[in-house]
Amino acid sequence: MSAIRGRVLVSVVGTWLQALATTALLLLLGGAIGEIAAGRMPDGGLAAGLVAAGVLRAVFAAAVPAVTIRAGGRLEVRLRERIYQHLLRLGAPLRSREQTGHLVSTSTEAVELVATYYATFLGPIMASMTVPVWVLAAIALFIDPWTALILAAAVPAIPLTVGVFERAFAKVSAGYRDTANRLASRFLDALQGLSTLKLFNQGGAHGRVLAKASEDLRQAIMRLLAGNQVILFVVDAVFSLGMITAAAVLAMVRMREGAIGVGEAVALVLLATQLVEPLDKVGQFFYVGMGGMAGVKEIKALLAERPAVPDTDGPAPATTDAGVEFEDVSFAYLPGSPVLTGVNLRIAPGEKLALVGPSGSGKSTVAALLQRDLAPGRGVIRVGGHDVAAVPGAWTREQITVVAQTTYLFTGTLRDNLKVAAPDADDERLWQALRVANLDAFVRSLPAGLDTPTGERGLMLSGGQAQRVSIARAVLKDSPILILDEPTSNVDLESEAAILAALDRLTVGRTVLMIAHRLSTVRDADRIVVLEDGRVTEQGTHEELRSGAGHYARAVRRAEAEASS
Ligand SMILES: Nc1ncnc2c1ncn2[C@@H]1O[C@H](COP(=O)(O)OP(=O)(O)OP(=O)(O)O)[C@@H](O)[C@H]1O
Repeated sequence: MSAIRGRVLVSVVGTWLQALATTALLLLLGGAIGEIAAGRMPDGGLAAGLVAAGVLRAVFAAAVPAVTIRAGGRLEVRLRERIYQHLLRLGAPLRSREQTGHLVSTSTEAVELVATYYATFLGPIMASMTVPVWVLAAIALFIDPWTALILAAAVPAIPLTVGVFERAFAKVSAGYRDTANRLASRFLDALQGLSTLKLFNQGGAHGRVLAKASEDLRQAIMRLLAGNQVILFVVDAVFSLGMITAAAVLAMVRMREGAIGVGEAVALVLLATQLVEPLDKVGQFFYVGMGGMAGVKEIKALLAERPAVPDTDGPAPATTDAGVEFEDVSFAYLPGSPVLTGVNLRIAPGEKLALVGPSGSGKSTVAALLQRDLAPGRGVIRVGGHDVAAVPGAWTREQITVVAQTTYLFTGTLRDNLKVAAPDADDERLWQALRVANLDAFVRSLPAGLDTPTGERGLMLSGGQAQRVSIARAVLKDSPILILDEPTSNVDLESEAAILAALDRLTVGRTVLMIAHRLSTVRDADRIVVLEDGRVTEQGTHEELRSGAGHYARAVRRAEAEASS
C-alpha cells in the first residue's frame, strides 16, 4: 500500500502542477485580451508565456493519468496476492460456498474497483480540493483581493458538499457490492450444481433465481448511476452556474469601479471555472469513488479477519517421532454444542488406528483437529511429541498427509497434479508413485501419459482414478503420518480393490489414522477406537471388541447378519 500512497502523492503533485499551468495560462490569456482591448499587440514575452503554459498543462494532463493508471494495475496484482496469502492463513475448511462466491467477487471485481478508485479518483480529487485555494490566491495576487475574498466564502462549501454526497450514497454503494457478491455466489452455486439441477429438471427454476440476482444487480447499478446524475445536476446547476455567475457579476462591478481592466475581468471569469473543478471531478467520477470506497471497506474487512487457528512463528522442532496424541481434547463448532468431549487417543509411531462410530459422532472433526484446521477448545494435541499449538502449522502439515473421500484435481496435466505434492520430483519419482498407487498402467495407456490434461476439477478421471492420484501424491509427499478419511467411500467395488491394494503399500512403516464406516476396512487395524457422541467409548483390537457388548460388537453382528441374508 505504501507504493500506491507514493503514486497518489505523485498524482496530487501532478494535478497541482497542471492546475498551476492552467492558472498561469488563464492569467496570461487575460493579460493578452487586456492588451488587445487597449489597442496594443501582446508582446513576444506574453505570447511565449502563453505557449509555455499551454504545453506544460498538456504535458501534466497526459502524465498524471499515465502514472496513476499504471499504479492502479500494479495495485490490482498486489492486492490479489495479499488476499490470497491472507486466505491461506485463514484456512478454508469453515468457508461455505456462499462465502466462496463472495470471495471470488471480492478478489476480482472489488479489487478492480479499488484500483480504479486509487488511479482515477483519489489522487485527482485530493488535489482538486486544494487547487481552489491556490486559484483564489492567484486571483487575490494578480487580479483583485476583494473579489478573491468574496469568492472564498463559497469555497468551504465544496468539501462539505462532497462529504454530504459521500454519506448519502455510502449505503447505495455498499448495497451494490452486496448485490454483486450475492450474484457471484448464486452463479458459483449454479455452476457447481449444474448436473444436479439438470438431473432434477430444475435448470429453469434456478435460471429464474439467477435472473432475479442479475436484475437486483442492475437495479443497484442504476441506483448508483442515478446518484451520479443527481450530483452532476447539482454541480452543474448550482455550483458551476452560481460560481461563474458570481464571478461574472463581481468582474463587471469591479470593472465599473475601475478596480480591474477588461483582461483581468475575463481572466477572473475563466479562473472561476477552476474553482468548481473539484466538484466537477466528483460528479464525473462519483460512481468510481463510491464503488471504490465500498471495495476498500470490503477488502479491509476480509484482511482484518483473524484465522480460526492461530499460527506460531517459532522454529520447527529438531527431533520428532511419528506418534500422535490427543490428551483430554474437547471441541465445539458452536458454543454450547460440544462435538468432542475429553477425547484421549494415542497412536504409537507406525501404529494403524481405526476410528469408527456412528455418523456425526465426530470422526472427521478429530482428523481436522490433527491437521490443525481446527483448534481444540480444551486439551492438547501432540504430533511427534510436540504440542501442535506451539509449533508452526507448516511443520505439522509436513508431518501429515490426508487421503480423503474425494480428491481435488486442479485444471492442468496429470504431472501438474502430482507435483502439487512434490514440486521438484522428476518423472522417475512420479512413475514410482503411480506404481505404488496402482495407476501406472492406466497412465501408460494414455496417449499423452503424464501430460494428459485432467480437465477442469479433474473431470477427465473417474472417482477411483482420482483417489489413486491422491495416493500417489501421498507417496510423493512421504510424510510419516497418514490420515485415511474413508478414501473408498465413493467408489465401486473394483476401484475399491485397487485402492485398498495401493493403500496397503502406502501405509507400510507409517502412523495411520483411519476414519471408517465400513467394518471390512478396519479389521486389519492394530487398534480400533469407537467414538460415540464425541466420546471414546471403546478401544481394542477387532477380536477384543467383537466379543464385547458395545457399539462395535453390535455393528459387526449387524454386518454379519446382512451378509448371510
Ligand atoms: N462446520 C461445522 N459447523 C458446525 N457443526 C459442524 C460442522 N462440521 C461438523 N459439524 C457437526 O459436528 C458433528 C460431528 O461431525 P463430524 O463430521 O466430525 O462427524 P463424523 O463422525 O465424521 O460423521 P460422518 O461419519 O457422517 O462423516 C456433527 O453433529 C456435525 O453436524
